[in-house]
Amino acid sequence: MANRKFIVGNWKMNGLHDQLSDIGDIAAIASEHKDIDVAICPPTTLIAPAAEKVPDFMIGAQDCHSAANGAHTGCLSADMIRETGALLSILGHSERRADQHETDADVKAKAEAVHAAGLGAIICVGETEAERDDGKAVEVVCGQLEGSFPEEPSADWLTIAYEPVWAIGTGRVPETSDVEEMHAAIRNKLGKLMGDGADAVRILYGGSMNGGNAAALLAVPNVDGGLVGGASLTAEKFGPIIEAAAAS
Ligand SMILES: O=C(CO)COP(=O)(O)O
Repeated sequence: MANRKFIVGNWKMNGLHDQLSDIGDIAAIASEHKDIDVAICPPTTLIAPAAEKVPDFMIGAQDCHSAANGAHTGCLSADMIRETGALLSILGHSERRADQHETDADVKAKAEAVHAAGLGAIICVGETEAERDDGKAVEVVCGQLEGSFPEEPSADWLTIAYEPVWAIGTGRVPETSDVEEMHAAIRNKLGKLMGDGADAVRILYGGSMNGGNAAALLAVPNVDGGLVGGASLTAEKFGPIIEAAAAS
């Protein structure tokens, strides 16, 4: 049985208070499609006001520290994130793996902290262009998945996002056959890592998804949704992706 589609907007470091109206507009479109799940992960500063503005809509964070508290200047714990009104957190995005030197072990610890706080987690994995050119894409991604994988996985709280690094923000999208191969490899790896229940874990595709290519990407076997950056910032751009997911 196909999983419910899940469309998540990652606003990255974009959005001031003025853009709350966009979240309101996006939530209104999402509310017309009860058969799919939609979330926006705005910058931390907008989580509480967004959760207050659209209480029935899913708001998430983009990162979370693995510790419950302590001397970690500038960081937020999972409990703090939950208290702001977020219901989930993106973890291990390639921009953080690169810029903040996050390791698979860091991502695993963060996933466990998020789960302990009662939040959902979206663990991101993806190969660089050089790794794909070397024919190592599947090996790299499955290795990241294994290293980042929490001890008590369950589809109730865990989602995986496959985001080829070279497709993020570039307008370049892999061939659907490559997306199919990778998502099948991730599904297979999930089966080895968690046995029963692996089929229910949603695997999102991310990287230059937009209103024009969403339907084709979402039709690929084992693509259970999308993690969308640039095209999630306005209802005008994100709406067609939500509609494509609802129609798929
Ligand atoms: O990194 C992404 C989502 O997490 C994808 O970003 P773009 O959709 O802007 O390529």
